[in-house]
Amino acid sequence: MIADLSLYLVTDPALCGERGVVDTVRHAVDGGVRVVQLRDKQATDAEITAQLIELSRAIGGRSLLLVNDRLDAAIAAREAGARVDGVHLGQGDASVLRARSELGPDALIGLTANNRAHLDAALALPAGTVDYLGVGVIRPTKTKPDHPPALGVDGFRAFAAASPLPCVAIGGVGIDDTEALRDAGAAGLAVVSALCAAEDPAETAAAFVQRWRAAGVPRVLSIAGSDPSGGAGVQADLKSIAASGGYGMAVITALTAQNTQGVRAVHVPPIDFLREQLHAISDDIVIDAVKIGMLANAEVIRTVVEWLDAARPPIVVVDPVMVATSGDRLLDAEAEHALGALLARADVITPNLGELGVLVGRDIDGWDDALAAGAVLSTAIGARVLVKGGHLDGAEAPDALIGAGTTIEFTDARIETRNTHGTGCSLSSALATRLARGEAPDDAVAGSRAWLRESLREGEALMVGRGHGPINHFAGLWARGGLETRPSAEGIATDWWERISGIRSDIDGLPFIRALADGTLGREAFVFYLEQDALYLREYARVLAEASRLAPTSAEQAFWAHSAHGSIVGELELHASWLTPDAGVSAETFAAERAPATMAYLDHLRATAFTGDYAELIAAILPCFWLYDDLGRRLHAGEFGEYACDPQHPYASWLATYADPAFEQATVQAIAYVAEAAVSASPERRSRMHRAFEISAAHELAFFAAPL
Ligand SMILES: Cc1ncc(COP(=O)(O)OP(=O)(O)O)c(N)n1
Ligand SMILES: Cc1ncsc1CCOP(=O)(O)O
Ligand SMILES: [Mg+2]
Repeated sequence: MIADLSLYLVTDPALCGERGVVDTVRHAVDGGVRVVQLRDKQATDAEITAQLIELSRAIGGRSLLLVNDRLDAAIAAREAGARVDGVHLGQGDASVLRARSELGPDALIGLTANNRAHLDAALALPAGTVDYLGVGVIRPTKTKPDHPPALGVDGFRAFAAASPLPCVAIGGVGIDDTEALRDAGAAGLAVVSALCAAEDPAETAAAFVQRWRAAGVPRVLSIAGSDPSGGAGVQADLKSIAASGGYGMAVITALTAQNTQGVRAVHVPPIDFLREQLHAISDDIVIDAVKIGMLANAEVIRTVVEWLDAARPPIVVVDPVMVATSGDRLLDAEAEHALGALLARADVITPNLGELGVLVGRDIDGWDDALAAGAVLSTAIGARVLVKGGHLDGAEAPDALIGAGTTIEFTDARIETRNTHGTGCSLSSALATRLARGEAPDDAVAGSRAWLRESLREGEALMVGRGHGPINHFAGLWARGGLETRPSAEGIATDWWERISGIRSDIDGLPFIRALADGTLGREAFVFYLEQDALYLREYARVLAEASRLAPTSAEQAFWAHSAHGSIVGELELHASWLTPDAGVSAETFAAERAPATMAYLDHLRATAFTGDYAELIAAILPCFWLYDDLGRRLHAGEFGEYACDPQHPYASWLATYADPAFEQATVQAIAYVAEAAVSASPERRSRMHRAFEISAAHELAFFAAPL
């Protein structure tokens, strides 16, 4: 096992004061110290042996335990049953060769090195004799009065750059040195007074750990099954880890033959091979977090638990893959039982509602019941539980982080998509990575959820498979990194408007528009237009109502319903204000035939509504908003001659209705809904949307051309 040297406590009895060394160590390990070195120049070997035995009990395997210099005391403590992982030796201390010989190949042996000569001597030793170097002092320190000349951070950087062995920085190191020393190549920070003299060693250690994590790229190991379709399993984990700022690694517990439509076969390699994979990683790479997914059977689970106890990764997130999206149980009874030991070693578990039910032994009945069950489970396993409400019905998709005496709920509008394959794997891997980057649990959950949502929104555009497709793990990064694979909403709106510029200039040039603008439009032609507009608006209102029915969110549902109401009111207004006997219009207006242009336009809208495709329908609806708003505002602004703005204009009050600010706002909103739907649509669907939009624009031209 390679040692995690990130936060390394060297004890000093004087600095530990009344609290004493053992309690100081206990609290510091609680806070995240990964290596403890007992250092006491005055104590006898027997006293050191006794302290090692006591420290071994206090640490309980949660950290490595070394002793400074006293090799014989270490051997004696081991013989007494204490877990002593190794020694740290100075240039003038016991021989590292003897230490390696006495303590064996798995012991952790460190050597002090302050200069080039020390480094050369260390590198001249047989390979594997020394595991790391203690390099300092970074700055002068009273803790070791006979310290060598200070190296400073730059001196440390030069030393580390020349050393193939991991170097921990020591001597005057405080928490504000964390980022600089990690950047300088430190494998860890060795501190004495910063922790021994701390008022709260646990809190101080946790602060060191948070700063250390935030200053580096976390090395995150996924232990899960393989999904060749790339949407779930280790494939999804690696993408999620990378997308969340980590370096992903993967040990494969099982091979599945699956795609977006289901699992065809599962192959579990020999258990020794799983063990080999696990140790190949932990013998060479410091692991900052582990995410555990599919563990096919009890033997696999036990093997992973055994490795966890040996490797002791600082963060363990378990996605208890037990219940498939279909509801099928994925583990047999023996495996479900063995899972208990794994959960006891987790920091966070992320069950869906089906898995939560299995873990608490009952069906979950709604969200409140899920919160209650999550609290029971969190207490039982001593870990946080991220209860995922994605399988609930309804417009909201809640999650809750339960543990450490708190329940933090998160909720957003559900994203309607079939592409949900691998969301559980992806969320838990993103969470593990964010925790390993030093984010607080609630921030890590919030950030992971936000990332998952932008990935969900973009999944359909990947067009992967005919079943439940994957999310796009890199959607946000591609968009922000200029790898624009999809236009922005603004880009689509601009593009579509530009692509009907010919239609728009044709409308501007129509005799009807020209005559309307300069007031020469005959009454008969105007009344004909109004009659057709009234006939159109009545049917247009039905199409808008259909858009409201199909709308995916309540906000869009309300918008299109309000627009349908406005269309009916507009049509009634036309009757009340214009289509009256005074206006020379008979009451039999609706006996009037729909002009071919009106009929064709309405047939197009109704045919599009019949497809049931919300995005395509609102694209067909949009030109009526957009072209009227644009034309009306330009007419009203005098672009077709100042007379169009003159209150004396024969059609002044009609012209005014199409410069209405409320209609302009409605148009802006309609454009936004269509553009957003187009962004998240597949290329094929976006093409159908644009076609429906263009055909409606052409019908608008024909509609304006009909009267003259
Ligand atoms: C990690 C680490 N580095 C250096 C030391 C210094 O050890 P010490 O015995 O105090 O001084 P030397 O004898 O090594 O010069 C250490 N204890 N730990
Ligand atoms: C043991 C040791 N070796 C080099 S400096 C030192 C003491 C470091 O103490 P502090 O972290 O309080 O500066
Ligand atoms: Mg020494």
